[in-house]
Amino acid sequence: MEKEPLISIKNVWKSFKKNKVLKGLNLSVNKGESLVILGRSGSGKSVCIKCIVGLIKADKGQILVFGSDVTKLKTEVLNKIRIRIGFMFQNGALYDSMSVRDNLAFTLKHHTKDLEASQIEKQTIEALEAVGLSEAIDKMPSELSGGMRKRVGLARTLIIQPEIILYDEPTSGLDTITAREISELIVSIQKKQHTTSIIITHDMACAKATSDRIMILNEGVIHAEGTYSELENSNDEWVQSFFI
Ligand SMILES: Nc1ncnc2c1ncn2[C@@H]1O[C@H](COP(=O)(O)OP(=O)(O)OP(=O)(O)O)[C@@H](O)[C@H]1O
Repeated sequence: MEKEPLISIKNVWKSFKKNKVLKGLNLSVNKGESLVILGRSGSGKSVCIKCIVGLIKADKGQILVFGSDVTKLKTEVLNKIRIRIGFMFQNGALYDSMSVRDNLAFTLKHHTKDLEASQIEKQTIEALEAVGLSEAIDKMPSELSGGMRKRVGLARTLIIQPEIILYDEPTSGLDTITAREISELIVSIQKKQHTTSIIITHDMACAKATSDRIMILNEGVIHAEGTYSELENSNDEWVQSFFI
């Protein structure tokens, strides 16, 4: 793994009115690395990754992505960075009125202009194959189980061949076995495509399977950092409470 930060958050602050969420957050993710962020509900994990893609604007601080400070970029330049980043939302964020095929094709057409229909079809099939869901191509989102929705959401993230993938609770709401399958899929994508990832999760099995490194967010800053086994063996009782 190369030790080159692809994402670097420096002294970032974010409040919503009186609610101070990020209070001088620092974190970095190296190229090819998979970072898991843990933290209690409401601790600001989603806000943190939304700041990385500029969906939420930080009040203060620097957020370097591919070497550019996204807090300072104009929309056109920010969009050039965004198209290199995949964002897997909690619910898959599928368009309910479109079939799986159309959901994927729409994302691809929006991302890469002037693609031929045959190329779109090929990439759609490949993305669904990558998540083991080729048979669902003509289904509507309402016909999919929670696990299938997550897989289609992942296929839609992968179809743009992102260099960075941000996963917001990829296994939430799934049974243990399906959750494990999604975690295994994340690891296999990581290995095959050498993506750089941030994974937000409350699922410790997912954290264990997918992380090179874990950071635990508390009170707007990183409270602890290490590998899964380092943190599992931490003397800090609060850190240990995540591993029980
Ligand atoms: N757009 C917004 N407007 C106002 N407040 C917001 C907004 N987004 C997030 N917040 C607030 O910021 C805080 C952190 O929210 P965030 O979604 O980042 O938590 P989280 O750590 O991801 O929680 P969970 O694990 O429950 O998903 C919460 O108090 C939330 O209400």
